[in-house]
Amino acid sequence: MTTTDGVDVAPGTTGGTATAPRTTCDARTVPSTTVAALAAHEVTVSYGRQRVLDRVDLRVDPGETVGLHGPSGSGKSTLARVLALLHAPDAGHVSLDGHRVAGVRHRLPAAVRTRVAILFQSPRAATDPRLSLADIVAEPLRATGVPAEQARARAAELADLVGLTPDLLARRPHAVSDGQLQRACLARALVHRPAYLLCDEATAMLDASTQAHLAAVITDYQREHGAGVLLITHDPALMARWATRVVDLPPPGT
Ligand SMILES: Nc1ncnc2c1ncn2[C@@H]1O[C@H](COP(=O)(O)OP(=O)(O)OP(=O)(O)O)[C@@H](O)[C@H]1O
Repeated sequence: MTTTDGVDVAPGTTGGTATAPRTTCDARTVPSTTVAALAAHEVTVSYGRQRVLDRVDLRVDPGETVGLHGPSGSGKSTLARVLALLHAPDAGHVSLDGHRVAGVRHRLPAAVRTRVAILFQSPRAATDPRLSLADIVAEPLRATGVPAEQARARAAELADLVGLTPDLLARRPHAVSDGQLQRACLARALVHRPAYLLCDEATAMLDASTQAHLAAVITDYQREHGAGVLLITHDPALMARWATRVVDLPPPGT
């Protein structure tokens, strides 16, 4: 097992598989053997005595959109947070492009953690109310030491992509709509050009036109960069339109 900066070569993650066709299957049986992928391997998570995920395997290949489906409380958001390298599983591990990830959040090198981005349902819970939207978008760049001028230019480019005008960029969260704030969160998520984007009910509280616009930005990004997307949604139409395959999590307690 070779150790590089914060990542180990994961056993059982060599060899390649093509992007799978649309299938619905038990998440615990999905094979997880590919080099270029973001994958959960036998991931188990409990909160206190409640086991939420029990030896779950899930793989997202570059360029594909994997839908994650399951009843409320089945652990979809928990699994997304594990894959986003925000929450350490109690057992099992995450691999990133064939390397076992050892650690979460800032314990990981920036080059590892910035390969995965997550977009949550509530932009208000995910943003600092004291920052302008421009600062919210540029925040991850500043956190990784990108020079201010370069960060501003990249943030402006992304703001344009998601449809935020300079007037909106100067405002703070309390002075914009949820849709406008979620646009800023999407720009922030893309700012490091992640290889994998996890969307956890990211468009659920948006009106139809904002939802369509953000979905178009993400699919364009995905096409241009070959990014893998994990899509969590309770909207069957969105799932059917976007997901190339769907993985089911079993109901809680089964
Ligand atoms: N930080 C936490 N502390 C304690 N319990 C938690 C925590 N986060 C989630 N849970 C519990 O874990 C279970 C799974 O939650 P999770 O949000 O992952 O499910 P979900 O499938 O995304 O649900 P939904 O579709 O309703 O969003 C739930 O019973 C939830 O109450």
